[in-house]
Amino acid sequence: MFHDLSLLHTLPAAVLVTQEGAIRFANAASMALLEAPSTDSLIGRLSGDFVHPMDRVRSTNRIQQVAVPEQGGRPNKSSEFRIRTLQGNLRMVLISSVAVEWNGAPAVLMCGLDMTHQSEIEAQLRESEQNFRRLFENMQDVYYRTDAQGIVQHVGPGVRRVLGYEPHEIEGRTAESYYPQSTDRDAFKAAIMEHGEVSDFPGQMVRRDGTVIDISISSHALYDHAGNFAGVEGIYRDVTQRKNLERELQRLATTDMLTGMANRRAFLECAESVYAHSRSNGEPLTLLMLDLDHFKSINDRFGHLEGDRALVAFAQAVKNQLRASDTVGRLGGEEFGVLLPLTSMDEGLEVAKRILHGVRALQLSDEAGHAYGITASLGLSTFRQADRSLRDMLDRADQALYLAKNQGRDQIASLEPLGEQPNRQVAE
Ligand SMILES: Nc1nc2c(ncn2[C@@H]2O[C@H](COP(=O)(O)OP(=O)(O)OP(=O)(O)O)[C@@H](O)[C@H]2O)c(=O)[nH]1
Repeated sequence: MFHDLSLLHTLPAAVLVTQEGAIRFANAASMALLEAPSTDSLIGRLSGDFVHPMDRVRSTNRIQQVAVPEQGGRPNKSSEFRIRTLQGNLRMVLISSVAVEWNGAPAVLMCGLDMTHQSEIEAQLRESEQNFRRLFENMQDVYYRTDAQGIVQHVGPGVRRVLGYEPHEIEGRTAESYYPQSTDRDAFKAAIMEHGEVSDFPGQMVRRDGTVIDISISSHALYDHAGNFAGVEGIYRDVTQRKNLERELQRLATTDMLTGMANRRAFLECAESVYAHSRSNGEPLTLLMLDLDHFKSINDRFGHLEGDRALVAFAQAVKNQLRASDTVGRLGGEEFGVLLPLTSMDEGLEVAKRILHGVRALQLSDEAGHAYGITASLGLSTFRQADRSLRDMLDRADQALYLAKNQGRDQIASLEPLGEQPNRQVAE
């Protein structure tokens, strides 16, 4: 055996032959691997001396086992060992051994491949995998993937925090189950099918405990090799806090802080859409403009704070006479607007009278106990076919209010004929 040892020397794998543990032959690659300056520095030494102490027992056992008859002269399965070179460097070597005969006596031939570089790459891969895992586990967003039928194939661990479910409880179910409104899901589906992707798409989801949260989804469609829709992949995040903040900002921007009513901008915005709806449906619509009488004198007599309280009481007295479908807002100062949809002039007049009476009936007193009352003037206008816009109704109500003030206050006026006489004041 091994008549031509030069062949072994040319092998890129390290080859050692040992007898009773001592090295009898070392090829060029094994010298390079063990950083041996010459063959002599290896011959006669115990191969086990080069094995890391932690791996030594395993190494010895494996070498003994290759010689047992059951092994049948086959090499054992390769396994990794830590090897220390003559220079003291550590190497990771993949070694396989086989029982051979060397100079007529039993020997073991070991073949080793230097895996140090490989192991380093693996360690780096492991580390980057661990980093990725950590990132994935701690991600604020929930990663998800569904198939073409909307069944969740995979969902990230972030779902525990966001929805309160374990990933396995969600996987295998349709994503629809977590949408409180099917319209949300339908809108999302339509957008994905149309554009292939969506970014920051708004929606809502129900948590395990039943609470509804606002979410934002960024996803893209998946397609199979044939170009068929195969599902959706993306992330969603809990944006409830942000949405609450936005809602609060919206509320602040549209509400009059003193009375809690819609402010001028919000009132006019809402009135525009009510007007458009009434106009296109041919429905009656009545508008009231209200203004507190001699309000300046209340401020002057009782102070600004008491003036504020009177405004709040007035606003409440107005609201008390309205339906939920009516629109009311503070247009500024002590002037208010009320839009009454599906309300004819006569019906509107009845509401206006009730408001007038309600305001008169208010019994107010300042902090010192001085009692006082308030009255208001109301201007009324109704929708006319010839109107070009809401502005026309607003202008007529404004002029009517001016009329009511001029005619002595505490009354209702309109440019429309109220009762039998045109522009009649109504002060009941
Ligand atoms: N306390 C208080 N006063 C306000 C507020 N907004 C406006 N005003 C006061 O309301 C008063 C309105 O005065 P005027 O426009 O002269 O009207 P008026 O005194 O009500 O008289 P007529 O409307 O002609 O009956 C002013 O003195 C404003 O300072 C407010 O939010 N709080």
